[in-house]
Amino acid sequence: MISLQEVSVSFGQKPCIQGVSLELEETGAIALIGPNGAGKTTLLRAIAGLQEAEGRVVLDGAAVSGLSVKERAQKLTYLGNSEEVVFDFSALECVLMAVAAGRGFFELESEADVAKARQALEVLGVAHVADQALNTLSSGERQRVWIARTLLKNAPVWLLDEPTSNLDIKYQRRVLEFFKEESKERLVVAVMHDLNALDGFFERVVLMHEGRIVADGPPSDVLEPAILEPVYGTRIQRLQADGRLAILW
Ligand SMILES: Nc1ncnc2c1ncn2[C@@H]1O[C@H](COP(=O)(O)OP(=O)(O)OP(=O)(O)O)[C@@H](O)[C@H]1O
Repeated sequence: MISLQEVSVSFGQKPCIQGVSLELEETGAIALIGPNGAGKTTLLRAIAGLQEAEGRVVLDGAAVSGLSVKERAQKLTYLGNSEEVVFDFSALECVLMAVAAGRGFFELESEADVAKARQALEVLGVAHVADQALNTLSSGERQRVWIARTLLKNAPVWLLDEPTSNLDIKYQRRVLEFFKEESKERLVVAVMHDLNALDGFFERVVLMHEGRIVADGPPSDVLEPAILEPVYGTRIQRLQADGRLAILW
């Protein structure tokens, strides 16, 4: 579904992504991990066609760089980690924009669209703030509204940059379980920092370090102190609890 062939990105003289090759299937939940500055966001943006890169990023047989904005939007959804709110639309209006994205410019949304948008907010536990302006929500509420919006775009590929970073543990679990369920029918690639939120939710973990992929496999293979310690530069202990791997640092 997605094929990265020798992808490199530099900013000025500084190499950021260095010859990354990666094959991603049509479905599945993939976590992209690594320390600050490893190149995770840049790689995700390159996959989304938002970052110019050397090498090839191929999506569904076509080079991402050659797709129009509309074609890209049909194939993938990108959720950035610092979505800025510079307007005062309500949460519902914001989600509705995703539903209405396929319509003509002057077409109004239908009652079915509104029902769909409200349902998405309900699923993410933010129905109670539907009419509240986005820039007045807490960061966790706002993040759940963005996820609701992602959900409604219904694209076959979801690229999510730290989607659970502002969520409390109840919603981290709910959102990760939701992604896992969705990943049966689409490809979900998420940049993650919490190493305890991987096993049980993601079937594959890709570890980046200094612009390269240094480990790639199931959580039980990658979440190894011998692999993680040199990359993160800190001591790590691996525990098994309640059928899941936990990483203590
Ligand atoms: N537009 C840019 N101009 C210059 N340097 C950049 C730019 N974007 C990213 N970088 C640099 O590239 C490197 C990788 O950044 P990136 O945001 O991809 O890392 P990351 O793995 O997502 O980090 P984090 O975990 O901190 O979010 C960093 O050293 C960063 O400073």
